[in-house]
Amino acid sequence: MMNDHIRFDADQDALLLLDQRYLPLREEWFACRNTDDVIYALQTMVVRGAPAIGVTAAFGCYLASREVRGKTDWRIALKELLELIRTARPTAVNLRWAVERMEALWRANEVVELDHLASLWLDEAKRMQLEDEAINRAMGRHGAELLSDGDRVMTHCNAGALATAGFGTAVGVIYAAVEQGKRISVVANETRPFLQGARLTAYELHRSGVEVTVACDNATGLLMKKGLVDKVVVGADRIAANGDVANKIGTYSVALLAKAHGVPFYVAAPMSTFDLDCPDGAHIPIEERPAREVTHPTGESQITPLGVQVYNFAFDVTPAELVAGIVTEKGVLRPPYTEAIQRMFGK
Ligand SMILES: CSC[C@H]1O[C@H](OP(=O)(O)O)[C@H](O)[C@@H]1O
Repeated sequence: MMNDHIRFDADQDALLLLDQRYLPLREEWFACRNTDDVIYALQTMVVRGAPAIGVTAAFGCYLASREVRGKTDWRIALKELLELIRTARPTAVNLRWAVERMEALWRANEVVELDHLASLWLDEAKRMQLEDEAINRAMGRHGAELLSDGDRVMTHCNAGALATAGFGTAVGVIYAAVEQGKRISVVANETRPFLQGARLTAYELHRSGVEVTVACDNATGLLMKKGLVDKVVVGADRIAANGDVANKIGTYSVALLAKAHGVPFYVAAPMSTFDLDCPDGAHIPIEERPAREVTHPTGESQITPLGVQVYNFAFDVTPAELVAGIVTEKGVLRPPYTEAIQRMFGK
């Protein structure tokens, strides 16, 4: 499975991103050479997926440190650039977590010169990238125990290798189950309007030899009623202290239908996706994205009459009571989640 879609190129001193806007039709690379490039890549979803945008933000902090070279007030300028990176997208907490991790390293080495700080940050970003794949593999092993041989597993959006530094979270659970010899087939919801499922999940599963069937988002109820879905595993962008889960728009509907049909609904997410400062899902900021993503799904022709309003909420919140278990690198959390999350963080 993929783990080379985020590459730091030392010769170019640039971060190279496999441009997920054009997959699966063509593989193009987008080069980030400064903070503007990183923010553009995050906001236009050249790179997307909570852990992937966290790793990208970490390399973005390094690029920001290169950008302020020669400035007498480089510390002020650098803090301003980091704030722009931190706020590039509002929902996935991994973005904030990654920037705060780099800021903590800076505070611990506040006497160093800018070039030394840049070197520390580059090493930390590379470390974060390697850590993320290892965390996902650990999460996959825990989550694979929840899947049985022959399961048909639905997933929503893309929580695979492309949404992380490698291996994936929800799709990583599927990869791990397949590695254990379990025959798993996947129902990948297309996930309008950006089509992460139809374009990205199907792309990476098909390349990995895992059986995958793409389904329209509005088919979930019928598929479950027909008994074509045994389990659901999705990713997350932010998990509140009480276990409420923000994830791609449509996840809440899948969870409600899973409840109605007795299908276990699981979430897979690393500890970096939990926000203990956020008491519940009502406090999670929900990103609203450009209407053009809805009106021009292929980027070409308009499918909606000019002047018609569009809703394009990019995420929704699934209440904790609809979640059968939260798979993390430390194991599977079970309700009551407030206490389980506190224990996992040693609080
Ligand atoms: C492994 S996190 C993946 C998570 O991120 C996606 O959102 P986006 O594609 O907008 O970055 C989606 O919510 C996935 O579940």
